[in-house]
Amino acid sequence: MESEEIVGNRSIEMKMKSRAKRAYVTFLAGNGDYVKGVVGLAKGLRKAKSEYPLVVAVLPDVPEDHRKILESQGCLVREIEPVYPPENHTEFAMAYFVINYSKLRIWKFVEYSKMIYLDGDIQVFSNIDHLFEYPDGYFYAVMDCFCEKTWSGTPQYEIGYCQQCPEKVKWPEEMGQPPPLYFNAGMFIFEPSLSTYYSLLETLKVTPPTSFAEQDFLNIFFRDIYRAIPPEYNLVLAMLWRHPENVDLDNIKVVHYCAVGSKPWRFTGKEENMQRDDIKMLVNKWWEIYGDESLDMDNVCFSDHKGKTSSDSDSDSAAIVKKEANDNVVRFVPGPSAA
Ligand SMILES: O=c1ccn([C@@H]2O[C@H](COP(=O)(O)OP(=O)(O)O[C@H]3O[C@H](CO)[C@H](O)[C@H](O)[C@H]3O)[C@@H](O)[C@H]2O)c(=O)[nH]1
Ligand SMILES: O[C@H]1[C@H](O)[C@@H](O)[C@H](O)[C@@H](O)[C@H]1O
Ligand SMILES: [Mn+2]
Repeated sequence: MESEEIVGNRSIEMKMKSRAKRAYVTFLAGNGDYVKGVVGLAKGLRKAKSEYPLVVAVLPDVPEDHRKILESQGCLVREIEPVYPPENHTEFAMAYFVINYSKLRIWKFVEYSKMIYLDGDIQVFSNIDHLFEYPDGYFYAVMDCFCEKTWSGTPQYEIGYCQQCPEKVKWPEEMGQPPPLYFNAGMFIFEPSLSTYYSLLETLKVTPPTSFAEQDFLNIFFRDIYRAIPPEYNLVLAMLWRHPENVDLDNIKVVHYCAVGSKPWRFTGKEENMQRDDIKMLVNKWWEIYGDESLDMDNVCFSDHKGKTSSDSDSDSAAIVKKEANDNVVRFVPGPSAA
């Protein structure tokens, strides 16, 4: 018979092992400005004292200096090959959505047993590590909203039906069953697995692309094991004006700057709804994190995990980010509107 102490130690050991196999993951493509979003996200996770590293799945077209910046912020950069959908003449809701099929590669990161995917235009304002404790075997994500113009052309948009308030405009009986719950694919909790990965790629080969690209695809693929989690884990900004009754702004943990004109690093305040006080407050909060030098990897003392310490050249790249952040944060300090 093993002593209680041995059994106890083993269970601690197992817990530690499964912790080591967890990570956040985001996706980066191109040489544009989304790298700023990812830097902001890395710093936000650090501010929230997340225990797990941030892996950045990068396409080959992400330039070396951007990769260096990410490494200097403690990110684990992993190159992935692009994934293309089968040929088709679909118009995506946004032309660039086609690159998001490459996100499917993250199912191949099997050195991790569980991961939380976050878009680069997401910011984490409080610790969400507890989401890793959700039971295995499901796909967790937040329900989307169908009310913005990006949804025009869909039956939901045309009749004014939204799953966020299914009683307001009811799904007409003559249209059959209402559509199954649909998640926003900017944030989700999943388990990397080679069999799932190959099945995703095989299924994609016979799935014609549709307007929301891999988001539509993932919704269909994981339909049976999808479980909705509360909106505070992925606040799709349009919820603020479309379904304010479903939002508790004081309790928001994760903000997704996906509404048109809301990317903080490009914010001008000119687009529709961008002059709202809540939007300006959330954009400012993003800049506070991005511009906070104390959150830079090389200014934070780590006791237990992740990333490498910066080399000289890393620090050069980091200095560029810092300088830019300082310039911008001045523009967005609370006070009169920046726009
Ligand atoms: O030039 C780009 C464009 C996008 N991205 C990455 O791709 C992600 C998705 O792009 P957006 O965040 O701009 O897209 P939305 O949030 O508007 O789109 C939503 O629908 C998309 C459909 O393809 C995806 O599912 C996405 O995750 C989901 O949040 C970005 O966060 C970023 O991580 C880049 O790296 N570079
Ligand atoms: O509902 C959201 C929203 O309309 C975003 O603007 C769009 O980019 C997302 O793909 C969608 O899920
Ligand atoms: Mn996004």
